[in-house]
Amino acid sequence: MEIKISHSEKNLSGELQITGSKSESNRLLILQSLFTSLQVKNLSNSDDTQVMKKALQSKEEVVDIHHAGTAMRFLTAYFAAKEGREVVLTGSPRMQERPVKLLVEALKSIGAAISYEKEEGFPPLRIKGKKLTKDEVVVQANISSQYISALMLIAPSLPNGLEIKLDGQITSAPYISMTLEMLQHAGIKGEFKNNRIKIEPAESLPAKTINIESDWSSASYFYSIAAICDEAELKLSNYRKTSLQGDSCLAKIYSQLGVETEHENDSIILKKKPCKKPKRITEDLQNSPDIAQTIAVTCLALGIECQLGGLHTLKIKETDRLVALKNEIEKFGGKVDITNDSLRLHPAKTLNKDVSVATYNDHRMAMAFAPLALKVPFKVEDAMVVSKSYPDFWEDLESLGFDVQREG
Ligand SMILES: O=C(O)C1=C[C@@H](OP(=O)(O)O)[C@@H](O)[C@H](O)C1
Ligand SMILES: C=C(OP(=O)(O)O)C(=O)O
Repeated sequence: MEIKISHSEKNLSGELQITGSKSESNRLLILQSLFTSLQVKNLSNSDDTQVMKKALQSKEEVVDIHHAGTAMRFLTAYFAAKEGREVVLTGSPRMQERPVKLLVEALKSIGAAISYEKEEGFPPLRIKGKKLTKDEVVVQANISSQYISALMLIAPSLPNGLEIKLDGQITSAPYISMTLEMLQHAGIKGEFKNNRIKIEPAESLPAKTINIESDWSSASYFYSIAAICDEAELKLSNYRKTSLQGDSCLAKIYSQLGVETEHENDSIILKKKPCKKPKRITEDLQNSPDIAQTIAVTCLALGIECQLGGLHTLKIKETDRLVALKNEIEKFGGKVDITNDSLRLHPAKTLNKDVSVATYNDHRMAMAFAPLALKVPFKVEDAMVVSKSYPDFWEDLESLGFDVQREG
Protein backbone atom coordinates (compact mmCIF):
# COMPACT_ATOMS: atom_id res chain seq x y z
CA MET A 1 0.00 0.00 0.00
CA GLU A 2 1.19 3.48 -0.89
CA ILE A 3 0.43 6.48 1.32
CA LYS A 4 0.48 10.22 0.80
CA ILE A 5 1.59 12.08 3.90
CA SER A 6 1.46 15.75 4.84
CA HIS A 7 1.13 18.06 7.85
CA SER A 8 0.32 21.75 7.89
CA GLU A 9 1.02 22.65 11.55
CA LYS A 10 4.38 23.66 12.92
CA ASN A 11 3.36 23.25 16.58
CA LEU A 12 2.49 19.78 17.84
CA SER A 13 1.45 18.14 21.06
CA GLY A 14 0.17 14.69 21.95
CA GLU A 15 0.59 11.51 23.95
CA LEU A 16 1.63 8.12 22.61
CA GLN A 17 1.95 4.61 23.95
CA ILE A 18 4.57 2.70 22.01
CA THR A 19 4.79 -0.99 22.98
CA GLY A 20 7.82 -2.76 24.48
CA SER A 21 11.29 -2.86 22.94
CA LYS A 22 11.46 -5.54 20.25
CA SER A 23 15.04 -6.32 21.27
CA GLU A 24 14.09 -6.89 24.89
CA SER A 25 10.91 -8.76 23.88
CA ASN A 26 12.74 -11.23 21.66
CA ARG A 27 15.35 -11.90 24.32
CA LEU A 28 12.68 -12.51 26.93
CA LEU A 29 10.73 -14.88 24.68
CA ILE A 30 13.83 -17.08 24.37
CA LEU A 31 14.45 -16.92 28.11
CA GLN A 32 10.80 -17.68 28.83
CA SER A 33 11.00 -20.81 26.66
CA LEU A 34 14.06 -21.95 28.59
CA PHE A 35 12.80 -20.92 32.04
CA THR A 36 9.03 -21.07 32.32
CA SER A 37 8.89 -19.18 35.62
CA LEU A 38 9.38 -15.84 33.82
CA GLN A 39 6.40 -13.62 33.01
CA VAL A 40 6.53 -10.65 30.69
CA LYS A 41 4.60 -7.35 30.59
CA ASN A 42 4.48 -4.81 27.73
CA LEU A 43 5.67 -7.22 25.05
CA SER A 44 6.29 -5.62 21.64
CA ASN A 45 3.44 -5.88 19.13
CA SER A 46 5.95 -5.91 16.25
CA ASP A 47 5.92 -8.54 13.49
CA ASP A 48 9.44 -9.55 14.60
CA THR A 49 8.12 -10.45 18.04
CA GLN A 50 5.07 -12.21 16.62
CA VAL A 51 7.25 -14.41 14.41
CA MET A 52 9.54 -15.17 17.34
CA LYS A 53 6.58 -16.25 19.48
CA LYS A 54 5.18 -18.41 16.70
CA ALA A 55 8.55 -20.01 15.98
CA LEU A 56 9.00 -20.99 19.62
CA GLN A 57 5.57 -22.64 19.67
CA SER A 58 5.94 -24.31 16.25
CA LYS A 59 6.06 -28.09 15.92
CA GLU A 60 6.69 -27.91 12.14
CA GLU A 61 9.95 -28.84 10.46
CA VAL A 62 10.23 -25.52 8.60
CA VAL A 63 10.33 -22.43 10.78
CA ASP A 64 10.10 -19.16 8.85
CA ILE A 65 11.05 -15.96 10.68
CA HIS A 66 10.50 -13.62 7.69
CA HIS A 67 12.59 -10.43 8.10
CA ALA A 68 13.47 -10.72 11.82
CA GLY A 69 17.25 -10.63 12.36
CA THR A 70 17.05 -11.20 16.12
CA ALA A 71 14.72 -14.18 15.60
CA MET A 72 17.06 -15.70 13.00
CA ARG A 73 20.15 -15.37 15.15
CA PHE A 74 18.65 -16.15 18.56
CA LEU A 75 16.71 -19.16 17.24
CA THR A 76 19.78 -20.58 15.49
CA ALA A 77 21.38 -20.93 18.92
CA TYR A 78 18.13 -21.98 20.61
CA PHE A 79 17.37 -24.83 18.18
CA ALA A 80 21.03 -25.93 18.10
CA ALA A 81 20.76 -26.66 21.83
CA LYS A 82 17.28 -28.19 21.71
CA GLU A 83 17.94 -31.93 21.93
CA GLY A 84 15.76 -34.14 19.76
CA ARG A 85 14.30 -31.35 17.58
CA GLU A 86 15.30 -30.90 13.92
CA VAL A 87 14.27 -27.74 12.04
CA VAL A 88 14.96 -25.87 8.86
CA LEU A 89 15.22 -22.25 9.95
CA THR A 90 14.52 -19.87 7.10
CA GLY A 91 13.42 -16.32 6.38
CA SER A 92 12.55 -13.79 3.68
CA PRO A 93 14.70 -13.46 0.52
CA ARG A 94 16.58 -10.61 2.24
CA MET A 95 17.14 -12.75 5.35
CA GLN A 96 18.75 -15.32 3.06
CA GLU A 97 21.32 -12.63 2.17
CA ARG A 98 22.07 -11.63 5.78
CA PRO A 99 25.19 -13.44 7.09
CA VAL A 100 25.02 -15.98 9.90
CA LYS A 101 28.27 -17.89 9.36
CA LEU A 102 30.17 -16.57 12.38
CA LEU A 103 27.38 -17.70 14.68
CA VAL A 104 27.06 -21.09 12.98
CA GLU A 105 30.85 -21.63 13.26
CA ALA A 106 30.80 -20.65 16.93
CA LEU A 107 27.93 -23.03 17.66
CA LYS A 108 29.57 -25.87 15.71
CA SER A 109 32.75 -25.37 17.75
CA ILE A 110 30.77 -26.25 20.89
CA GLY A 111 29.17 -29.30 19.30
CA ALA A 112 26.16 -28.05 17.28
CA ALA A 113 24.98 -29.86 14.12
CA ILE A 114 24.07 -27.16 11.59
CA SER A 115 24.24 -27.26 7.80
CA TYR A 116 23.37 -24.80 5.06
CA GLU A 117 20.36 -25.64 2.87
CA LYS A 118 21.37 -23.21 0.09
CA GLU A 119 24.36 -20.89 0.17
CA GLU A 120 27.16 -21.41 2.67
CA GLY A 121 27.10 -18.78 5.40
CA PHE A 122 23.46 -17.80 4.94
CA PRO A 123 19.98 -19.04 5.91
CA PRO A 124 18.15 -21.36 5.46
CA LEU A 125 19.86 -23.58 8.03
CA ARG A 126 19.16 -27.20 8.89
CA ILE A 127 19.65 -27.52 12.64
CA LYS A 128 19.67 -30.84 14.52
CA GLY A 129 19.32 -30.02 18.18
CA LYS A 130 21.98 -31.57 20.42
CA LYS A 131 23.22 -31.41 23.97
CA LEU A 132 26.04 -28.83 23.81
CA THR A 133 28.54 -29.66 26.52
CA LYS A 134 31.60 -27.53 25.71
CA ASP A 135 31.79 -24.38 27.76
CA GLU A 136 34.15 -22.10 25.81
CA VAL A 137 33.68 -20.38 22.48
CA VAL A 138 35.37 -17.63 20.47
CA VAL A 139 33.36 -15.34 18.20
CA GLN A 140 34.31 -12.43 15.96
CA ALA A 141 32.57 -9.36 17.33
CA ASN A 142 32.65 -6.75 14.56
CA ILE A 143 29.85 -7.97 12.27
CA SER A 144 26.75 -8.35 14.45
CA SER A 145 26.24 -8.28 18.20
CA GLN A 146 23.23 -10.54 17.67
CA TYR A 147 25.58 -13.54 17.30
CA ILE A 148 26.96 -12.85 20.77
CA SER A 149 23.56 -12.23 22.34
CA ALA A 150 22.34 -15.50 20.79
CA LEU A 151 25.14 -17.44 22.52
CA MET A 152 24.55 -15.61 25.80
CA LEU A 153 20.84 -16.37 25.78
CA ILE A 154 21.27 -20.14 25.55
CA ALA A 155 24.33 -20.15 27.84
CA PRO A 156 22.47 -20.56 31.17
CA SER A 157 20.66 -23.63 29.81
CA LEU A 158 23.93 -25.40 28.90
CA PRO A 159 25.19 -27.90 31.49
CA ASN A 160 28.34 -25.88 32.24
CA GLY A 161 27.25 -22.41 31.17
CA LEU A 162 29.47 -20.69 28.60
CA GLU A 163 32.51 -18.47 28.40
CA ILE A 164 32.49 -16.36 25.23
CA LYS A 165 35.68 -14.70 24.04
CA LEU A 166 35.04 -11.75 21.75
CA ASP A 167 37.55 -11.34 18.96
CA GLY A 168 38.28 -7.91 17.44
CA GLN A 169 36.36 -4.68 17.74
CA ILE A 170 32.89 -4.98 19.27
CA THR A 171 29.99 -3.55 17.28
CA SER A 172 26.54 -2.58 18.65
CA ALA A 173 27.96 -3.14 22.16
CA PRO A 174 24.94 -1.84 24.13
CA TYR A 175 22.90 -4.77 22.80
CA ILE A 176 25.38 -7.15 24.44
CA SER A 177 25.11 -5.27 27.74
CA MET A 178 21.33 -5.38 27.36
CA THR A 179 21.45 -9.18 27.07
CA LEU A 180 23.72 -9.49 30.10
CA GLU A 181 21.59 -7.19 32.23
CA MET A 182 18.43 -9.01 31.24
CA LEU A 183 19.98 -12.36 32.18
CA GLN A 184 21.09 -10.91 35.51
CA HIS A 185 17.67 -9.38 36.13
CA ALA A 186 16.09 -12.79 35.51
CA GLY A 187 18.39 -14.26 38.20
CA ILE A 188 21.24 -15.66 36.07
CA LYS A 189 24.83 -14.98 37.07
CA GLY A 190 27.13 -13.54 34.45
CA GLU A 191 29.85 -11.00 33.80
CA PHE A 192 31.46 -9.15 30.89
CA LYS A 193 35.08 -8.12 31.44
CA ASN A 194 37.95 -7.48 29.02
CA ASN A 195 36.36 -9.07 25.95
CA ARG A 196 35.25 -12.13 27.90
CA ILE A 197 31.68 -12.90 28.78
CA LYS A 198 30.96 -15.61 31.30
CA ILE A 199 27.44 -16.91 31.90
CA GLU A 200 26.80 -19.43 34.67
CA PRO A 201 24.42 -22.37 34.19
CA ALA A 202 21.00 -22.19 35.85
CA GLU A 203 18.63 -25.11 36.36
CA SER A 204 15.64 -23.01 37.26
CA LEU A 205 14.86 -19.40 38.05
CA PRO A 206 12.67 -17.74 40.67
CA ALA A 207 9.20 -16.67 39.46
CA LYS A 208 9.41 -13.09 38.19
CA THR A 209 7.40 -10.66 36.08
CA ILE A 210 9.53 -8.44 33.87
CA ASN A 211 8.08 -5.15 32.62
CA ILE A 212 9.64 -4.32 29.26
CA GLU A 213 10.51 -0.68 28.68
CA SER A 214 8.99 0.76 25.51
CA ASP A 215 11.02 0.85 22.32
CA TRP A 216 13.60 3.65 22.04
CA SER A 217 14.30 3.04 18.34
CA SER A 218 10.58 3.68 17.70
CA ALA A 219 10.77 6.81 19.87
CA SER A 220 13.41 8.19 17.48
CA TYR A 221 10.73 9.21 14.96
CA PHE A 222 9.09 11.44 17.59
CA TYR A 223 12.43 13.01 18.47
CA SER A 224 12.74 13.79 14.78
CA ILE A 225 9.21 15.25 14.64
CA ALA A 226 9.90 17.40 17.71
CA ALA A 227 13.18 18.65 16.24
CA ILE A 228 11.54 19.62 12.94
CA CYS A 229 8.60 21.44 14.58
CA ASP A 230 8.95 25.03 15.78
CA GLU A 231 7.34 24.00 19.05
CA ALA A 232 6.34 20.58 20.33
CA GLU A 233 5.40 18.70 23.48
CA LEU A 234 5.13 14.92 23.05
CA LYS A 235 4.59 12.51 25.93
CA LEU A 236 5.69 8.89 25.43
CA SER A 237 4.82 6.37 28.14
CA ASN A 238 6.86 3.60 29.74
CA TYR A 239 10.38 4.97 29.30
CA ARG A 240 13.03 4.96 32.01
CA LYS A 241 15.85 7.28 32.99
CA THR A 242 18.26 4.35 33.08
CA SER A 243 17.57 2.27 30.01
CA LEU A 244 18.97 -1.04 28.79
CA GLN A 245 18.52 0.23 25.24
CA GLY A 246 21.50 1.95 23.62
CA ASP A 247 19.19 4.03 21.44
CA SER A 248 18.26 6.04 24.54
CA CYS A 249 21.31 8.12 23.49
CA LEU A 250 18.71 9.91 21.35
CA ALA A 251 17.99 12.22 24.27
CA LYS A 252 21.56 13.56 24.17
CA ILE A 253 21.83 13.66 20.37
CA TYR A 254 18.55 15.54 19.88
CA SER A 255 19.32 18.04 22.66
CA GLN A 256 21.71 19.56 20.07
CA LEU A 257 18.61 20.24 17.97
CA GLY A 258 16.65 21.88 20.78
CA VAL A 259 14.68 18.82 21.94
CA GLU A 260 14.73 18.47 25.72
CA THR A 261 13.79 15.18 27.39
CA GLU A 262 11.98 15.37 30.71
CA HIS A 263 11.22 12.30 32.79
CA GLU A 264 7.87 12.28 34.59
CA ASN A 265 6.98 9.11 36.49
CA ASP A 266 7.37 6.38 33.88
CA SER A 267 7.05 8.70 30.85
CA ILE A 268 9.30 10.95 28.83
CA ILE A 269 8.17 14.33 27.57
CA LEU A 270 9.95 15.67 24.51
CA LYS A 271 9.85 19.47 24.55
CA LYS A 272 10.89 21.72 21.71
CA LYS A 273 10.96 25.52 21.71
CA PRO A 274 12.13 27.76 18.85
CA CYS A 275 15.95 27.75 18.89
CA LYS A 276 19.04 28.42 16.81
CA LYS A 277 20.03 25.41 14.68
CA PRO A 278 23.60 24.05 14.77
CA LYS A 279 25.51 24.13 11.47
CA ARG A 280 26.00 20.36 11.51
CA ILE A 281 25.45 17.16 13.46
CA THR A 282 28.43 14.80 13.80
CA GLU A 283 27.90 11.40 15.43
CA ASP A 284 29.56 7.99 15.65
CA LEU A 285 26.68 5.49 15.65
CA GLN A 286 28.61 2.26 16.11
CA ASN A 287 26.65 1.69 19.33
CA SER A 288 23.25 2.68 17.93
CA PRO A 289 23.03 1.84 14.22
CA ASP A 290 19.21 1.75 14.10
CA ILE A 291 18.84 5.53 14.53
CA ALA A 292 21.13 6.51 11.64
CA GLN A 293 18.29 6.88 9.14
CA THR A 294 16.22 8.98 11.56
CA ILE A 295 19.06 11.42 12.23
CA ALA A 296 19.99 11.79 8.55
CA VAL A 297 16.41 12.68 7.59
CA THR A 298 16.01 15.09 10.53
CA CYS A 299 19.05 16.96 9.25
CA LEU A 300 17.68 16.96 5.70
CA ALA A 301 14.44 18.50 7.01
CA LEU A 302 16.27 21.13 9.05
CA GLY A 303 18.67 21.97 6.22
CA ILE A 304 21.77 21.19 8.26
CA GLU A 305 24.84 19.13 7.43
CA CYS A 306 25.22 15.69 8.91
CA GLN A 307 28.30 13.50 9.27
CA LEU A 308 27.60 10.00 10.60
CA GLY A 309 30.26 7.34 11.25
CA GLY A 310 30.39 3.80 12.67
CA LEU A 311 27.86 2.62 10.09
CA HIS A 312 29.62 -0.52 8.79
CA THR A 313 26.70 -2.77 9.81
CA LEU A 314 24.09 -0.81 7.84
CA LYS A 315 24.87 -2.70 4.64
CA ILE A 316 23.70 -6.03 6.11
CA LYS A 317 20.46 -4.90 7.71
CA GLU A 318 16.94 -5.06 6.18
CA THR A 319 18.47 -3.47 3.07
CA ASP A 320 21.75 -1.72 2.34
CA ARG A 321 20.66 1.29 4.37
CA LEU A 322 23.54 3.50 3.20
CA VAL A 323 22.58 3.12 -0.47
CA ALA A 324 18.86 3.39 0.32
CA LEU A 325 19.38 6.63 2.26
CA LYS A 326 21.50 8.14 -0.50
CA ASN A 327 18.93 7.28 -3.20
CA GLU A 328 15.94 8.62 -1.30
CA ILE A 329 17.53 11.74 0.22
CA GLU A 330 18.80 12.73 -3.24
CA LYS A 331 15.22 12.58 -4.59
CA PHE A 332 14.48 15.53 -2.27
CA GLY A 333 17.52 17.47 -3.52
CA GLY A 334 20.02 16.71 -0.72
CA LYS A 335 23.45 15.42 -1.69
CA VAL A 336 24.82 12.34 0.08
CA ASP A 337 28.34 10.85 0.07
CA ILE A 338 28.68 7.36 1.47
CA THR A 339 31.59 5.05 2.24
CA ASN A 340 31.39 1.54 3.69
CA ASP A 341 30.87 2.93 7.16
CA SER A 342 29.90 6.59 6.93
CA LEU A 343 27.42 9.02 5.49
CA ARG A 344 27.75 12.73 4.83
CA LEU A 345 24.70 14.81 4.01
CA HIS A 346 24.85 18.17 2.26
CA PRO A 347 21.32 19.48 2.69
CA ALA A 348 19.11 20.84 -0.10
CA LYS A 349 18.49 24.61 -0.41
CA THR A 350 14.82 23.81 -1.02
CA LEU A 351 13.19 20.38 -0.80
CA ASN A 352 11.84 18.90 -4.05
CA LYS A 353 8.10 18.30 -4.27
CA ASP A 354 6.18 15.27 -5.61
CA VAL A 355 8.73 12.74 -4.34
CA SER A 356 7.80 9.09 -3.91
CA VAL A 357 9.99 7.44 -1.25
CA ALA A 358 10.91 3.80 -1.92
CA THR A 359 11.19 1.72 1.27
CA TYR A 360 13.27 -1.36 0.23
CA ASN A 361 11.36 -3.74 2.57
CA ASP A 362 12.85 -1.70 5.40
CA HIS A 363 10.53 -0.41 8.13
CA ARG A 364 13.03 2.23 9.16
CA MET A 365 13.15 3.76 5.67
CA ALA A 366 9.40 4.47 5.85
CA MET A 367 9.44 5.72 9.44
CA ALA A 368 12.63 7.80 9.19
CA PHE A 369 11.27 9.78 6.23
CA ALA A 370 7.76 10.32 7.66
CA PRO A 371 8.67 13.39 9.83
CA LEU A 372 9.82 15.19 6.66
CA ALA A 373 6.10 15.61 5.85
CA LEU A 374 6.21 18.57 8.27
CA LYS A 375 8.20 20.34 5.52
CA VAL A 376 6.86 18.91 2.25
CA PRO A 377 4.10 16.42 1.29
CA PHE A 378 5.30 13.20 -0.36
CA LYS A 379 4.41 9.57 -1.02
CA VAL A 380 5.71 6.49 0.79
CA GLU A 381 5.75 3.25 -1.22
CA ASP A 382 4.86 -0.05 0.47
CA ALA A 383 4.08 1.85 3.66
CA MET A 384 3.03 -1.20 5.70
CA VAL A 385 6.67 -2.25 6.00
CA VAL A 386 6.50 -0.40 9.33
CA SER A 387 4.87 -3.45 10.94
CA LYS A 388 8.28 -5.14 11.30
CA SER A 389 8.84 -3.08 14.42
CA TYR A 390 5.93 -0.63 14.80
CA PRO A 391 2.55 -1.73 13.35
CA ASP A 392 0.67 1.31 14.78
CA PHE A 393 3.06 3.86 13.33
CA TRP A 394 0.75 5.53 10.79
CA GLU A 395 -2.19 5.64 13.24
CA ASP A 396 0.08 7.23 15.85
CA LEU A 397 1.12 9.89 13.30
CA GLU A 398 -2.55 10.56 12.53
CA SER A 399 -3.16 11.09 16.24
CA LEU A 400 -0.59 13.93 16.02
CA GLY A 401 -2.47 15.56 13.14
CA PHE A 402 -0.53 14.13 10.18
CA ASP A 403 -2.72 13.62 7.13
CA VAL A 404 -2.06 10.02 6.03
CA GLN A 405 -3.96 9.08 2.87
CA ARG A 406 -3.89 5.40 2.05
CA GLU A 407 -3.89 4.62 -1.67
CA GLY A 408 -4.09 1.23 -3.40
O1 LIG B 1 20.32 -7.47 19.48
C1 LIG B 1 19.44 -6.74 19.02
O2 LIG B 1 18.28 -6.72 19.48
C2 LIG B 1 19.79 -5.87 17.88
C3 LIG B 1 21.10 -5.60 17.58
C4 LIG B 1 21.52 -4.70 16.47
O3 LIG B 1 22.01 -5.50 15.40
P1 LIG B 1 23.60 -5.72 15.10
O4 LIG B 1 24.23 -6.22 16.33
O5 LIG B 1 23.55 -6.75 14.01
O6 LIG B 1 24.14 -4.40 14.67
C5 LIG B 1 20.34 -3.85 15.97
O7 LIG B 1 20.67 -3.24 14.75
C6 LIG B 1 19.09 -4.67 15.81
O8 LIG B 1 18.01 -3.88 15.36
C7 LIG B 1 18.67 -5.28 17.12
C1 LIG C 1 18.26 -4.12 12.06
C2 LIG C 1 17.06 -4.28 12.61
O1 LIG C 1 16.52 -5.47 12.99
P1 LIG C 1 17.04 -6.98 12.82
O2 LIG C 1 18.52 -6.96 12.61
O3 LIG C 1 16.65 -7.65 14.10
O4 LIG C 1 16.30 -7.55 11.64
C3 LIG C 1 16.23 -3.09 12.91
O5 LIG C 1 15.18 -3.26 13.55
O6 LIG C 1 16.57 -1.97 12.50
